[in-house]
Amino acid sequence: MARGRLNSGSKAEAELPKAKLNKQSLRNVSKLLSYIKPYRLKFIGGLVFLVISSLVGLAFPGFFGALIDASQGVKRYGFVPADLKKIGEVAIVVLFFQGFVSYFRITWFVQVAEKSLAAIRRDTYFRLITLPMNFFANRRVGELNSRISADLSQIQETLTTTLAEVIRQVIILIGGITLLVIISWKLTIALLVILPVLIVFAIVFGKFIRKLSREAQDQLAESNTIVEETLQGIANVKAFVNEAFEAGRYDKTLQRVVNIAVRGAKFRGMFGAFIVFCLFGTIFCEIWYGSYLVSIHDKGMTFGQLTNFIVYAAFISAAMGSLPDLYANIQKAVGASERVLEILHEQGEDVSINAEDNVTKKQINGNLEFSNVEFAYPSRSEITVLKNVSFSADAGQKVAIVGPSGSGKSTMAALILQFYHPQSGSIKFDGVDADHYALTDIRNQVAIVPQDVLLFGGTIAENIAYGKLGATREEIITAAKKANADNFISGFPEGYETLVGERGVKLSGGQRQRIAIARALLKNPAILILDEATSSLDSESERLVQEALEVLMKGRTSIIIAHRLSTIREADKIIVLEKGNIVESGNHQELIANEQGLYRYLSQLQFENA
Ligand SMILES: Nc1ncnc2c1ncn2[C@@H]1O[C@H](COP(=O)(O)OP(=O)(O)OP(=O)(O)O)[C@@H](O)[C@H]1O
Repeated sequence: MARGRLNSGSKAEAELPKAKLNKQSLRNVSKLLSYIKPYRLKFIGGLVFLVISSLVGLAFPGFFGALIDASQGVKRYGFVPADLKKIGEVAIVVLFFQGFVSYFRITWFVQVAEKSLAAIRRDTYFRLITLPMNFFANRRVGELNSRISADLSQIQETLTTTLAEVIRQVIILIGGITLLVIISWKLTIALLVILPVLIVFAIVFGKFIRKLSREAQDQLAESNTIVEETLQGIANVKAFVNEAFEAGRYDKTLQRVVNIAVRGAKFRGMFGAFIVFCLFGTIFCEIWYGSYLVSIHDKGMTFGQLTNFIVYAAFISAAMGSLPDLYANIQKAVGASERVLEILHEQGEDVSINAEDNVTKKQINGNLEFSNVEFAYPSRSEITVLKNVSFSADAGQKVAIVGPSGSGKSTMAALILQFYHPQSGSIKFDGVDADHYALTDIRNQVAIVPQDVLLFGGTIAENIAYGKLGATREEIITAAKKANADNFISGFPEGYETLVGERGVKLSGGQRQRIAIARALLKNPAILILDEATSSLDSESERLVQEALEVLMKGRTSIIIAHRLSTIREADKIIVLEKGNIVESGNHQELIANEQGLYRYLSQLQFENA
């Protein structure tokens, strides 16, 4: 029987897919074992102690037999006198030793597993966050999350518990059967003929019952979804007077739950009857035959031996019963390891895990140039998103990019940030190709104020300091003041210590943007990308954000992805994109003068809508 968990990992998902165990998969997994290397002495020590404690555990029931025999005046072993007191003394010493060995086995295994798993977790997480954006385009966050949680917990469980259990159970199985044969080969043969058949039957039957109960759980989950949906959309339910409909829908799924559960109960009952009849029947027959052997004295066995036999028989039945589960656990762990290794083997971006390595080495003044940039997202390589795009922004200039939805504006921002690389053409900073800069040099000196500002769970101060991790409190407050954020922050009872994010206060769109502006101010970048929010703020909030943006843009190159053309009249240059091509560029006056131009058309459209 698998033991309780000894470690901190959360319960691994029962549904983790199993992998086939073969040479290749085991070779793959052995790569993860390199994480155990630094702790190999402890690991080997733990293994040795495990073998010792398993052997001692196996030998211990010998005392029961010896005690019973001694009580009847029969001396069992040459080295143990037929004296209850002496046997008791030896047993206490052995128990003490067993306790000592078990303590170190458990603590060492857990220490090795926790430390090496923490290293694997850290490496996986770090690799994950340094993988190129394209990697994330093809994967769901939930799937990646489960690599870090469920997959790694499964590996952890295997290292701390399953591995030890397999070794223990195999020792018990081999040692136990050997001892049984020594005690009575006749009884052993009888046992070994019946037991495996019963266990295989019980396992197959057990699996079938588990499948049924999973089906019932799935049904229950479905009915819970109805409750959730209905409660979330309660206003809709009421407005359409659909209470009866919803109740009926819920009732139907409940009925299905009951049907499956009742069907499962029948099989469960049969299983119970089988266990009672066959398993207990077998035990009874064994004891019956054993008692017969005891009764014929000289050719048979002693009471003590019969007791020993029964205890060992229980041991090996439990060991046999636990092996399939343990095997399935190892299969799951192998599958989990392969998935984790997949991430570890991915090529990450050139960002170091040490913050000191990521400091800016080459300064950028703010001159930016796209020349003949062609780009298609690697995940959709057949669609060219940017075609032959060329433009330049001098240091300190404001350049706006406008164009219909899907024309490629955000893609240009992604290219400036080096999230992707053009298939042809080049992007230059201060006249030098982006490839000649360290990736971190570019990202350190380019800041983005995105449309949708993501705030991390933490305080407002921490969120602002995300732009400059070592910022002092004064720097944070100064940035917030410049970003027109200090007023609303000071209005909260906890001020800068107010928690935001899931468990904190919910900030309005305009407030979040001002926090993002403060963040960018702290970062003090040479090049700024503003992805203007599409959803309009109320006019007061917009004024505050706009003012803050003006402060932020001062003295740096600003690339403004504009949705509302009214905000970019003052831009030094406006680039008009259409389906990935630059169709026009110039300042507002020049562009508006072109009667056939897209800019003029878009302006008119917005003016009319307004
Ligand atoms: N990660 C991605 N993978 C594949 N295709 C993408 C990806 N992101 C955007 N695209 C596609 O690239 C094209 C340009 O998208 P982009 O987001 O740059 O347009 P946009 O001008 O910023 O649009 P909007 O104004 O709606 O934000 C679109 O056809 C879009 O479907």
